[in-house]
Amino acid sequence: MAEPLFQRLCIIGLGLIGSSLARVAKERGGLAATVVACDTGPGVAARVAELGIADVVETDAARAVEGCDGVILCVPVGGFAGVMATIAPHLAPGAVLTDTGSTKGSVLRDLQPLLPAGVHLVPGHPMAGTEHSGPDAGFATLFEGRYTILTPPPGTDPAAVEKVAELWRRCGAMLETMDAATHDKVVAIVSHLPHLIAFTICSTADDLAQETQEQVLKFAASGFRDFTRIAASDVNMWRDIFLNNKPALLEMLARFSEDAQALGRAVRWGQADFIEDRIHRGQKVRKSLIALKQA
Ligand SMILES: NC(=O)C1=CN([C@@H]2O[C@H](COP(=O)(O)OP(=O)(O)OC[C@H]3O[C@@H](n4cnc5c(N)ncnc54)[C@H](O)[C@@H]3O)[C@@H](O)[C@H]2O)C=CC1
Ligand SMILES: O=C(O)C(=O)Cc1ccc(O)cc1
Repeated sequence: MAEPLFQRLCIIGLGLIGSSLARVAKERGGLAATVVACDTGPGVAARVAELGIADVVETDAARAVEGCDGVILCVPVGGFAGVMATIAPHLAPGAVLTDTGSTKGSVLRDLQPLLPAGVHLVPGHPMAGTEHSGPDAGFATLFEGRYTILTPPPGTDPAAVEKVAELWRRCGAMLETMDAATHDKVVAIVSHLPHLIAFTICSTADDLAQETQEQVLKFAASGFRDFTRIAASDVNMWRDIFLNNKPALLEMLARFSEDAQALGRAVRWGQADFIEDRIHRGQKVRKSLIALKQA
């Protein structure tokens, strides 16, 4: 088995993502000699101890990071500033600090100002997940064949970047590096806007059901069902994502609204060619995803 990448790795937040990382460490080895899990959620630390997916379980983040050469934040992005204020004075010199947050501009904003000298910050975002959350939702194969995007700020120690990249390779992930602003635009269109649309379409259907006193949902075909899977996602996590990727999400929403209006106009005026073109483009995008084996 490969030498462990970290001697003592602290995972803060043991929900879907953090507990999946802990499971990779436990089931496959190679990530860390010792895994420290820290979670302040009601009952989560006890559940993590019961699951046996970490060597040490803590509820105090300051104590949890003591003596760790690697720390990974896996809490909702709205919690990053608070966690950083707690852990910053306790981070070991030379430690690598990384994360899995879905927004990266906000991570730099919240973590960089408090970063102690000699601690290396390498933000990351696994483009893998499900609509489920909590320590029971995780699984060791979650990151396999999926991209993780790293957004190291200019001047980051290349050895620290390589260490985080290797962590994700050992989880089976593929890697891409980009700046935080580009990341936030890319995920706004491929992840955050689809969730915004899913939450909205479910609310609209629910309003209609109330107005018509009809059980609209019993007629839901598979298209609507696909939206409901996405719309079942965690409230805290998605509230935080929307609030922390505001400019990029609003820009993509404006572009989407314009394009949706154009299709609506084509429907109103019976412009079959325009409608067909949009459907063809949908088919093209689906085929490209299947070719990339990401569908
Ligand atoms: N769910 C998904 O599909 C994906 C989520 N992400 C990102 O990864 C991060 C974690 O997401 P999930 O694992 O899905 O969330 P989750 O809701 O399943 O788990 C979050 C955990 O953090 C704990 N927590 C919250 N505040 C804390 C604090 N101050 N100190 C210690 N523990 C705290 C909660 O008790 C919970 O157990 C988020 O930033 C999210 O945006 C990234 C990729 C995919
Ligand atoms: O379940 C889904 O459809 C997802 O889109 C999972 C997901 C959620 C948040 C992320 O930042 C990345 C991936």
